[in-house]
Amino acid sequence: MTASKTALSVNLNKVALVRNTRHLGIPSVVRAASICLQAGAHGITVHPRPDGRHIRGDDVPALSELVGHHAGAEFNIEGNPFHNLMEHVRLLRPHQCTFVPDTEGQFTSDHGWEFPADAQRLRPVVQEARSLGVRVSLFMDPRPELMAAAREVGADRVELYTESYARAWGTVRQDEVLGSFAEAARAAQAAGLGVNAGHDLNRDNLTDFLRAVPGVQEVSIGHALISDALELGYEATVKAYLARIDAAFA
Ligand SMILES: CC(=O)[C@@H](O)[C@H](O)COP(=O)(O)O
Ligand SMILES: NCC(=O)COP(=O)(O)O
Repeated sequence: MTASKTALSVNLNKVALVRNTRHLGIPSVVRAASICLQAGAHGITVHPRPDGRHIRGDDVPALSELVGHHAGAEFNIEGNPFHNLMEHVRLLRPHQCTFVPDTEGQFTSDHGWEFPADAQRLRPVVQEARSLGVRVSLFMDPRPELMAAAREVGADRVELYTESYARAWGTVRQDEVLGSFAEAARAAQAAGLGVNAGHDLNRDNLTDFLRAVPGVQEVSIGHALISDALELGYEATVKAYLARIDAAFA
């Protein structure tokens, strides 16, 4: 049976970051989402951080509505469920929510959940999101020993935090680090979890990752993809990333 291809979810945080530097409403995150979906992206991801540095509260319903007009496309909202994420989940019931253990002012996401430390407080919010029909993904470091505990709190998927891979790509450590991600993915799948991945993935490192790590269902990519789009445009950039995914399955 051929492995199903990895879905591409475009993270629009950095479009909002530029937009917020003037009171003109451009670049539009909704227009960016529309062009990316029309170009073949499988979904849109946003991370409405409490400080509103990029994606803001009223962006989320507008994007949710737009994604709803694209059959088969998914909306993924990321955030800390103990901060402001759950208000968006309750109101909009996105296809997926990704729980990320960031502090309110954190520079960027840089670690996953800890088990057993986080299990007790995560369980009820995971159950609430799932009761609303929302798939729950937990942002996790690539640590195989934590995957069964992630499943035990009720998560549907984990998102492997790929910054350590991005840092190792192109160095002598690349294969060793890829091996650790493949082991973490297999441990997650053995526990009954789906596997997503994200953070610092780009046009150069994406194919190698997907070739080495089995069964990745979705990659969410923002910073590098939007940076590329500044040069190539949204449509050509999305198609370039889809081609990198195709190459991993060729
Ligand atoms: C969870 C993660 O790795 C990213 O999705 C996150 O959204 C990055 O946040 P910034 O775009 O604010 O760096
Ligand atoms: N979950 C990862 C994501 O949505 C985007 O991360 P990045 O590509 O901006 O590093």
